[in-house]
Amino acid sequence: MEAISSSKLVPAHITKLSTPKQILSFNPNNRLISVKCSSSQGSKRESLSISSCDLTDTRHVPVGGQLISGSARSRNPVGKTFSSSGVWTLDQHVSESSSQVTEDKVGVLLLNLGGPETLNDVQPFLFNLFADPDIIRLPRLFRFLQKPLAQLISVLRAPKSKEGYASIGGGSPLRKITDEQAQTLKMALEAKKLHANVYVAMRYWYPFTEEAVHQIKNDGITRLVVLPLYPQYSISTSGSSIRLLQSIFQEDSCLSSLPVSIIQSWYQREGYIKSMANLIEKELKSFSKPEEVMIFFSAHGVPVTYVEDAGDPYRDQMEDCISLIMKELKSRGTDNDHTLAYQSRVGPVQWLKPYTDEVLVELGQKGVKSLLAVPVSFVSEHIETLEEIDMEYRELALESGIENWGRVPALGCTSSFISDLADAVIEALPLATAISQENPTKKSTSAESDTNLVRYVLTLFFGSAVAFVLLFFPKLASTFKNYI
Ligand SMILES: C=CC1=C(C)c2cc3[nH]c(cc4nc(cc5[nH]c(cc1n2)c(C)c5CCC(=O)O)C(CCC(=O)O)=C4C)c(C)c3C=C
Ligand SMILES: [Fe+2]
Repeated sequence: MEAISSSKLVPAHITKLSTPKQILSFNPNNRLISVKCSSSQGSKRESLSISSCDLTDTRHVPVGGQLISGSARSRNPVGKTFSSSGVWTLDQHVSESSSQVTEDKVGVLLLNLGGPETLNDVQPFLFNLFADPDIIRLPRLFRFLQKPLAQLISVLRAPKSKEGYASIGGGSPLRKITDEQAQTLKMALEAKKLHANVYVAMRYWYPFTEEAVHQIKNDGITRLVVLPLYPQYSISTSGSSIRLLQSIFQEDSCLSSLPVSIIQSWYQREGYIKSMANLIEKELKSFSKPEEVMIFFSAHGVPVTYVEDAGDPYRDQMEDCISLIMKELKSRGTDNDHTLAYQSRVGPVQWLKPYTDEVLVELGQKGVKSLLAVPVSFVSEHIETLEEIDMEYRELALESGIENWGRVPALGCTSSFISDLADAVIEALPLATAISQENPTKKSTSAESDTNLVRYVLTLFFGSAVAFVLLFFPKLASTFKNYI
């Protein structure tokens, strides 16, 4: 698991206290007021700010133990809980540590993409998606075009997207499935003796992130674990949601001191890998000659520039993830051929290769007869599994000479998987630190507000003008044709 303190939002490192002894203290109302830690190694001392929203002051207390960087490949690096009274004891990595927590009100925030619930929601949903600077990454100079472009592209793409959503029942199943995952995770945590409220925050549709955060505040949550429902980290998915969350928290003096632990990615967790291997093994058995089936991992793509220019770890994590799943399968005696390709590209730029549609055709031409598609970047059924893989790619594969087609279902509420997510939450809990820690909220001055207002008016004016031009000059608009 890659868990980092909330103030460090870079994707590629794990930051954790290596061998701390933590003693959490409480005020007479049983609210957490301080954390004392000492290291058995007696090494470097750090200062950690922990406070509760119920308290008026924020205390800085010494924290023992080294801050270390872990490898993204290390599996289950932190600890486990096993006591009903909320006493955590960490595993062999931190075997000398113990922490006591009483009456801490724990929240778990699940981050997800969100999807239109009806066909009327499709265009505004697409607007929200394309208005995200982590989805359409414009150079800083052209940022003022973000919203007009989002308006244009969403209007142009909506008819095609609507067709897709209509073919899977008229809307996205994402909200329903994510709510079920939240409920199942809550029960799994209860079973492991951790009482927690579980919230859902969608990035582009209801329930929006702002709503979930509002609820967290109303409920008086005093310790929060943030868990994106994407196994691998990408700037465009977990990154975007985490950045939004960070900006909401920094704007709010109470939230900015709430101890938060963010699990950035978790594709390498043993529970997830084993759950994926179970699903693949089960589905292979439905073929008449399982050993001849090509295991075809199809991951959601991202533009190449994300990886090559912006440092998105997504491709590396995806490749690592596939090799861990294949290693697990091999250890069980399943040694099929496998391949990885990227699906769902949108827009005129180059995306990660190879492309799923092209590879399917090539495999058919090479004489592959049996293929098992494995969606691997997302843990619920959604439009890209139900429509793109089950309909479009299946048809393409059969046309290309593949005779036997199968598809592994998304993990959904599979119990071994949800149980592993619960372990991830429990392990991340002691790492919670305030979001404000290294990044205090910057209040804008009135001069800045004036500048912002001028910038806003200019943006609105030029943005609308550009959108108008693009809308009424179809040749120019054809630059954006590939978004349709
Ligand atoms: C245009 C850029 C996009 C990037 C980059 C991108 C990355 C990305 N997305 C997912 C997961 C999902 N995306 C979904 C829908 C969706 N995504 C884009 C665009 C980008 N995604 C669009 C335009 C849409 C809308 C559907 C369509 O018109 O094609 C969904 C589906 C939600 C649902 O309603 O079922 C998911 C899930 C990942 C994992 C990812 C990068 C790793
Ligand atoms: Fe997407």
